[in-house]
Amino acid sequence: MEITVDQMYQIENNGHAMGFLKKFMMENAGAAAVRRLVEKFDVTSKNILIFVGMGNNGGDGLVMARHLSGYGAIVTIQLLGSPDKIKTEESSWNWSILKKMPSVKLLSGDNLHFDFIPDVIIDAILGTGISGEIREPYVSAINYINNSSCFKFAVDVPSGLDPQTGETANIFVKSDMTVTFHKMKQGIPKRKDLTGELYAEKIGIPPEAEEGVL
Ligand SMILES: NC(=O)C1=CN([C@@H]2O[C@H](COP(=O)(O)OP(=O)(O)OC[C@H]3O[C@@H](n4cnc5c(N)ncnc54)[C@H](O)[C@@H]3O)[C@@H](O)[C@H]2O)[C@@H](O)CC1
Ligand SMILES: [K+]
Repeated sequence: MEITVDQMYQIENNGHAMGFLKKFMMENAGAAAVRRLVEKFDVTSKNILIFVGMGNNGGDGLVMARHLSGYGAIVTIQLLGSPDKIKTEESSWNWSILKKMPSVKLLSGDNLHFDFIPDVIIDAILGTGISGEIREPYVSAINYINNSSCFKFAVDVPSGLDPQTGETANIFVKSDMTVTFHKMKQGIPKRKDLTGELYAEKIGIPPEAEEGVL
């Protein structure tokens, strides 16, 4: 069953109100995404570059960084803004954990020059919160991703694709694999050319959180 983006936010809020906090959803989302990635790709000693936006899509990417480090990957995060401008509590919380993990390299701002060639790029720039035309520094990050020939993994939805309508913004990521969360959003499967292999993974939200929504 496919759901709307509005329904997803209502279900998320209901689950949170039940005590299944958004940070737990984020943890499960990042963990589920990493499970799909490592099934596909041996990440041991591989260079993984994660572009992280300032909302909760970025937060999922931060969780992935921690898990991937545990799998022996060499992880670099490029936060697309300043750490003090991270928009949500759960994402900030994950950033603060990573600050205690020298195994993950943390970069921030809009300088997109790296001293390595990534084996995998993770797009955790924009998810269901997208609105309007893509702005900098996200545009440059999406260009960087699309100009790279490595394996590309999109968190929830390729950035720049509207998960409700399936329409694309001025610029958008073309990925090899996409993992969305809880249930498929209506617009995503319309653009399999942008998602690559597409999965919807459960993230522990109680089915009761759907009551009155679906
Ligand atoms: N809904 C849920 O149940 C869950 C959502 N999670 C993640 O949270 C994401 C949604 O998080 P958010 O609501 O914080 O939204 P996003 O992280 O998708 O993005 C919102 C931020 O991006 C900025 N933005 C929006 N449009 C932009 C544009 N065109 N150019 C530049 N910046 C733009 C906004 O200022 C906003 O702060 C989902 O996609 C998913 O990855 C997960 O953590 C698990 C649970
Ligand atoms: K994304």
